[in-house]
Amino acid sequence: MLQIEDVSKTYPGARPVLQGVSLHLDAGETLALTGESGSGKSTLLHLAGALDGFDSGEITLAGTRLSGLDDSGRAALRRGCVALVFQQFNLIPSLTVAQNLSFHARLAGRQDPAWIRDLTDRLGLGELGARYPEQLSGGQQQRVAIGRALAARPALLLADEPTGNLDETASDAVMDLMLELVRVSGTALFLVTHSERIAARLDRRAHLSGGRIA
Ligand SMILES: Nc1ncnc2c1ncn2[C@@H]1O[C@H](COP(=O)(O)OP(=O)(O)OP(=O)(O)O)[C@@H](O)[C@H]1O
Repeated sequence: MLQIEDVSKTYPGARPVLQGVSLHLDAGETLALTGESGSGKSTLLHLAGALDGFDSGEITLAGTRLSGLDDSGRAALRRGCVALVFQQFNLIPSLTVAQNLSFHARLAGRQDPAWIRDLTDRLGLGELGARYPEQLSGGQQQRVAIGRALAARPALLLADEPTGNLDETASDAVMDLMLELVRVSGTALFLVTHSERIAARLDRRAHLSGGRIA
């Protein structure tokens, strides 16, 4: 469902970040991307999620070639099949947990109340629906962010250091839930991490070094 072929990317005025990167991800598969700080992991994740353009090569996401799309074409494709989870939880502070959870699914016009109830239960958020993000722990906030990301059943979940702000216990609990939920919803997961322990839990791993997959 995601094919990255010989992709290169240089930010204006800087040296090349990606130099001929190739990578693929099948439907429902989980892939960990590791690499030193500054090696281009977040850049590659953004390209995979149609968040930014690239200089050469091709990325095919859910059957659509990204090289031919402008900003609005990329935005439409993202709405259709991609969700993101970041290290900073990025919840909307003025919305309750329940409202945050259904926010993206509502925007995408793909609300499925039974699935959102199931997600809420599996994430252990049932009691917290009326709270606001500032009233939650970091682990609870990231569980809401994962639920919000998966509420519209995206084909691809992109996660950039999703447990980077959590201690080991909360990190393990969040990873357990994320891996269970992507399996249940048939979502492919492309996850950037510095943790060998987390990388080892995913189906496959790729390492970025010197602008290439090593
Ligand atoms: N918008 C941008 N404009 C210019 N340079 C950028 C931009 N975003 C990233 N870079 C540069 O591209 C390189 C790769 O950055 P990127 O964030 O992809 O690395 P990373 O492997 O995710 O790093 P980290 O593990 O520290 O988060 C870095 O040298 C960074 O400074």
